[in-house]
Amino acid sequence: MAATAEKKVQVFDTEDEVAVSLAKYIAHLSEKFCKQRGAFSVVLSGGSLIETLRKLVEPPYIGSVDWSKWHVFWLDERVVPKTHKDSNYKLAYDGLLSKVPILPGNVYAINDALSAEGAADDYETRLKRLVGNTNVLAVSASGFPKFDLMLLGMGPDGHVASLFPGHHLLRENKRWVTFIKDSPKPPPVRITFTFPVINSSAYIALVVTGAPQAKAVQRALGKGQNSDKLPVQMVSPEGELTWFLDRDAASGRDKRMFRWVSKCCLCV
Ligand SMILES: O=C(O)[C@H](O)[C@@H](O)[C@H](O)[C@H](O)COP(=O)(O)O
Repeated sequence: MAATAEKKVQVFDTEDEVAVSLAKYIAHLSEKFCKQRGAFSVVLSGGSLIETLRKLVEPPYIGSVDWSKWHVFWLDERVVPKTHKDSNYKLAYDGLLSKVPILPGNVYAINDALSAEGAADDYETRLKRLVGNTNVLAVSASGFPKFDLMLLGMGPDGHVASLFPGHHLLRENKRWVTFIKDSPKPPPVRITFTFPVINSSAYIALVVTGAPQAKAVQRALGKGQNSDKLPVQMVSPEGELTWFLDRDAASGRDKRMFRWVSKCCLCV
């Protein structure tokens, strides 16, 4: 039986406070894994997450984090050139990678010259080469890659990565990386990690800010029973899951949920 994930929920008054706490959390894990294994594998999402990482490129972290040991991957990527405005690589480069001394060879962007199918196959092949024969990527008991930290955003519909409600990709349980050509969130063509890979992660931070996400947060953290799970409700890592919420995202209509969540954050 899969280990039950330890779930922590932290609610902050503002997005800025989320950013401060998230930077501290990431710097702590970076130090932990760099000491333990001499490497730190971090997986990025797109969207507003990258902006919320801004405190990492400020003192003290800009000088204290051992960036040379970081290996950076993407949970999902749009199948566009890396210079395109829709590229998650470009978003991360502009907001983070261009500001810190991560080694270029340790940044694993997709091959943007390939089709969706080809880019997914290529990314999966490259990951398989990294598992086991280097200290970059551990492997979980189920044989899937075990990343140290995944940084997830969540859409208003409860999607994570490019895994959307009701999509057949939610049931993909063999492939590490797959592709979608009908993403309801533009652009339509993307590659994405699958849930077996997401849930093999040692640590997951679910970073959700803003009122548009409140309904999906309420459904994910509330006590109601829903037959069809949102993708975000399928995030249940073998390791530790921590929600980083601002008050707007945690302001679901159900005040009991909010009280429950705020009580939860006291237990953190
Ligand atoms: O490529 C993408 O679009 C992202 O990986 C996606 O999964 C994102 O994390 C959510 O859509 C939340 O985006 P926002 O934080 O901008 O709402």
